Amino acid sequence: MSDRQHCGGASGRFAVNLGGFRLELAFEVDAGQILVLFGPSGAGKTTALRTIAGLVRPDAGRIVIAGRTVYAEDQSRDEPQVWVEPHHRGVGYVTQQNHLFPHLTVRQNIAYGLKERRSAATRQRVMGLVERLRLDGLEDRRVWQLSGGQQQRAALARALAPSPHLLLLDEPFAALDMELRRDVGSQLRATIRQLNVPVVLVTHSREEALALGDDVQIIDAGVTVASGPPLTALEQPGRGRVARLVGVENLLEMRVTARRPQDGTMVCAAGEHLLETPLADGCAVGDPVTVGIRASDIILASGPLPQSSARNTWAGVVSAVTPRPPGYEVTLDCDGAGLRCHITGTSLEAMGIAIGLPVWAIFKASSCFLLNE
Ligand SMILES: Nc1ncnc2c1ncn2[C@@H]1O[C@H](COP(=O)(O)OP(=O)(O)OP(=O)(O)O)[C@@H](O)[C@H]1O
Repeated sequence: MSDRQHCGGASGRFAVNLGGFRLELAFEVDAGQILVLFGPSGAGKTTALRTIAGLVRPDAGRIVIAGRTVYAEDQSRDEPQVWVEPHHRGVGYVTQQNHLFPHLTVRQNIAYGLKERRSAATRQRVMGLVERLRLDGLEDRRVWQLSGGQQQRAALARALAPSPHLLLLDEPFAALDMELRRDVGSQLRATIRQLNVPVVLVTHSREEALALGDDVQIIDAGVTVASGPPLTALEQPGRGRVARLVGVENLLEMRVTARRPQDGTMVCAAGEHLLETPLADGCAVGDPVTVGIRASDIILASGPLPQSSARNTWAGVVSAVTPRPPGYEVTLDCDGAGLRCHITGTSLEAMGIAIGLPVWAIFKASSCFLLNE
């Protein structure tokens, strides 16, 4: 299928006021890349997509899609305003409610937005998308004869059929279970790379943002509080507010007790608990710090490791075990300090993890990061 587009990316900077809510957003996404907008409920993510699509009119700013300005307004300058209607922006939009037409087949749904529905080119385009999104054999089914994952794939195919210059996805996989999400997500990623379409994806799911995003923008209360590659923005977010938004499982209030520039580390303490962390330039002995540790960076062991490069070993007792598909979250009570750790079902079984069991939590200094509020 030679339908790779050369559509360039999309970018913009705008301010929107909706009743008492104000959103200020600057974004940029290249062709074939996925920009993830991540944030809590009510942050303004859907408003951002609706504004880019032309369904909400900003107060001021500029939006450019594939090199064409689709919106421009600046009251302080004497420039003509630009407003391109939503249906002329070349934007595909898929939401959790896929809005497929129930009375049409998969094939007819995909072809719906194309001008000449019966032409050979349309047939070829539809079949190419059917293949790409693994809908083969389902072309003649009606929407109600499809599973949730198949419906979302059909909705993606329909949005991609008219060769949009930009694809906007608002939690398109939220209703799917974890395994299907991964499956449809990886097909989406491969497809948009092949077609070279830029995508702005809204999600609440950190896993989805990490798996699909080329860049992540974390939005809270209408402003971007962090942005960058997913691993940096979501895994070691570095700022208190952002860390809380992205759900860093362990945040420990401590005090710096020693600095070891020769090792590039420092020691922090809270009561009896000591922790070795990376050295932070701006921290002096005695300063209060909040230390973040991801639950997935902690190793559980049935005894302290006698020789290990990991600098931190805490003894604790299991105080809670909660399923967290595909694994479990184990909470340890380490002499009054709670530590949340993620492990697989196999490890849980092999170690006989149960409430009351004494275990050791082991983690490297480099897994600890400081949050400067
Ligand atoms: N048409 C509207 N008029 C007035 N306020 C609105 C309108 N649309 C959205 N809002 C408000 O704007 C804020 C942001 O809403 P938005 O739907 O963009 O958030 P979100 O980040 O997408 O949230 P969620 O993840 O729950 O979908 C909310 O406080 C919402 O109530």
